[in-house]
Amino acid sequence: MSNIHFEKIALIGIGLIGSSLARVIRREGLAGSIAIATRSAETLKRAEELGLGDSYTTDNAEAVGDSDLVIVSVPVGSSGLVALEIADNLKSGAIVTDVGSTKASVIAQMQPALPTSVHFIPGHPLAGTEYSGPDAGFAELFTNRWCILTPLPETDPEALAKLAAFWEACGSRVDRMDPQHHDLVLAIVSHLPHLIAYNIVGTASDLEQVTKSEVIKYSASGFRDFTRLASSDPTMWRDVCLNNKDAILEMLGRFSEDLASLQRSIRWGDGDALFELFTRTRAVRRGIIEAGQEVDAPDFGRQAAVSRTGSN
Ligand SMILES: NC(=O)C1=CN([C@@H]2O[C@H](COP(=O)(O)OP(=O)(O)OC[C@H]3O[C@@H](n4cnc5c(N)ncnc54)[C@H](O)[C@@H]3O)[C@@H](O)[C@H]2O)C=CC1
Ligand SMILES: O=C(O)C(=O)Cc1ccc(O)cc1
Repeated sequence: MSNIHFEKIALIGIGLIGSSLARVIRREGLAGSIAIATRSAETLKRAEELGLGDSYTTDNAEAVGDSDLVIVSVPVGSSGLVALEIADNLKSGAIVTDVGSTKASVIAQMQPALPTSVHFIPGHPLAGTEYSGPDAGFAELFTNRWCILTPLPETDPEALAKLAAFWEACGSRVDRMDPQHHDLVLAIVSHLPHLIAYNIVGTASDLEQVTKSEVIKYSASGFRDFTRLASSDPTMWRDVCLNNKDAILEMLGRFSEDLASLQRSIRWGDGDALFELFTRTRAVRRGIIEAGQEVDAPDFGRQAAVSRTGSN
């Protein structure tokens, strides 16, 4: 029985997220054909070698011609440029979506550029790793992971239902959220943890003698978990910071106040305050486990995955 959700799907950007989509679309038979577009010829060549699609181009506008679903999977700072490039070639009635980690700024960049004849429905799969590029993707990435859709007031309910069904067919659980609320929630659960990781690893790397010896030798401890997050793609995270500035600054402000309070508890030997905090935070993780959410990133045998950095 056919499981086709869209006759032609265009994937703009074929890194971790775009290539994972290509793989799951192919595995589940969700499209009649997959058109792939990406900026660099080198990445495009790799996508072709991996057999991720049915057609390949470095011209974003060419890929979206005749497509029923267009998924933009590029760093959030580039989404406005992509929208401008594809606008004139979009099929009337097509659904255009994205996967960006921030939503209000993506909407502000893309919506004015897109024609009203298409359904623009922003989205964000809460699924990823510290790796990037077309080799890093895998079909199981979205399995049991949330995908948040942030429809606009004028979004057609039928198009929204179609996109939600597509993400469910990719293995995701779908939720809807207001874009501003999305940005605030993600600032605390995703953006701040990455910034804390970048900061602590940066602090350690400033202690030069330590970096060269003990940090690497003893990194089996808590530090190692931070280095995973802190090895995430620099372009992507630069763009997240610049495009969710207000919410991130709000959460960083709260974090700094709480850190100062923790510092004070240590300075004054306030064991009760430390014990109370550590008990409360332990309950948060237990709550996550009880709610049936995965607490550790699934590995899917990707230990050997190659991290592609630089221009892809
Ligand atoms: N990496 C992660 O864990 C997650 C990332 N996201 C979001 O997904 C989006 C893509 O991230 P990744 O796939 O991880 O990045 P990536 O670096 O692996 O891939 C990005 C792709 O976009 C292409 N690209 C860049 N500018 C372009 C342009 N102007 N036109 C066409 N292609 C262009 C690059 O060549 C590359 O193929 C980002 O917006 C990110 O915020 C969302 C969920 C998780
Ligand atoms: O690798 C991890 O732990 C992540 O948190 C991946 C991730 C990065 C960015 C997103 O917008 C969503 C998920």
